[in-house]
Amino acid sequence: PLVVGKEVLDKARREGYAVPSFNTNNLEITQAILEVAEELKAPVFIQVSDGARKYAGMENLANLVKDMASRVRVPVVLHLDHGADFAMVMQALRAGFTSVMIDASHHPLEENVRETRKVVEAAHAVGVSVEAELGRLQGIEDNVQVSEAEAFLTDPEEAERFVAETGIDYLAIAIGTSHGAYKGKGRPYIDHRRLQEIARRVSLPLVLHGASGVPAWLKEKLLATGAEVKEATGIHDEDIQKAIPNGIAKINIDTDLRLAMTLGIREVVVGNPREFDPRKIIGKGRDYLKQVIREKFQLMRTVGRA
Ligand SMILES: O=C(COP(=O)(O)O)NO
Ligand code: NA
Ligand SMILES: [Zn+2]
Repeated sequence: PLVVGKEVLDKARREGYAVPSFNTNNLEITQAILEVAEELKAPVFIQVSDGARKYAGMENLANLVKDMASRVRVPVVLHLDHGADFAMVMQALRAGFTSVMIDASHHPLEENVRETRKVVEAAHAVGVSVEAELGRLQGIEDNVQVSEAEAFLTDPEEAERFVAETGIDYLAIAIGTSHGAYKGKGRPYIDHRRLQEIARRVSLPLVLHGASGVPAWLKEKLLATGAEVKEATGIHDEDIQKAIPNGIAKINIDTDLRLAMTLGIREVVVGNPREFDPRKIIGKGRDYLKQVIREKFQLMRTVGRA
C-alpha cells in the first residue's frame, strides 16, 4: 500500500538497513520497481523529479504510482525529489504525495531554514513527511546544477541546528557524492568520518543523493552497444555498505536506472533495425531495470524488511 515516508525510514535507521528511492518517469520504470519490491518483500520509495514532472505530468505519475501501490503488499512511498519551491511542494501534496523534499540547499542557511519550516508546517498539517538538504552535491541532473566551487560538504554542528530549527523528518547530506554518471575521476572520496559525526548528532534518518554505482556489467554492455559512457563512474558498493550503519536510511538512485533502460533499448534498436514494436524495445529496458533494482535492494539489505 501507499504509506508515509517517516515510518518507513525511522524503521530503516533503527534496524540498520536502507531503502532505495528510485526516480520514475513512466509506466515501465514504475512497473519494474514495484514488481521487484513485491518479489523481494522490500519497502520502497518511488520519487518524481522536476524533470519527470515536466516530461510525464505530476498528476499522471502520482495517479499511476498511487494506483499501482494500492495493489502491492509492500509499503510504497510516493516522494517529490528536489522540490524547488513551496509552490511545487504544494502541488505534490495536492496530488497525494506521501513524502516531499524541499531543496533550498543552494540558498543561504537562513533562507533554507525559512523555506523548509514553511514546507514542514504545511506537509505535517496533512500528515506528509519532509526531507530537506544541507550542504551541496556537485554534478548536474534535471536542472539541479552545482559547480565544483559551490559544492560544500555538510557541517555536522550546522546539521544538528538545522534539524532542530526546521522540524524535518529526514535530512539529505553532502559527504562526497554527486548527481549524474560522471562522479569524478576514479573512486569518489566519501567522507565517512564526517557522516559518523553527523549521525552522532542527528538521530533522524539520513539521505544520500547522487548514490548511483554505474555497475561494471552495465557499463560494459552499454559500451558494446556503442554507447559513449567510457568516463562514467559511480559510488562504490563498499561505500554504500559502510554508510548504512552510520545513519544513511534513504538512498537515491536515478542514473543507474537511466543506464539500464538505455542498455535495453540500444540492444534492441542497434541490433534489430527492423524492430518497431515499442513493447519489445522498451520492454527489454524494463528487464535490465529489474536486474539493477534487484541489486540495489540486496546491496542496501532492504530484502524481506516489508
Ligand atoms: O540523487 C539523485 C540521483 O542520483 P544519481 O544520479 O547518482 O542516480 N536523485 O535525487
Ligand atoms: Na529526494
Ligand atoms: Zn538528488
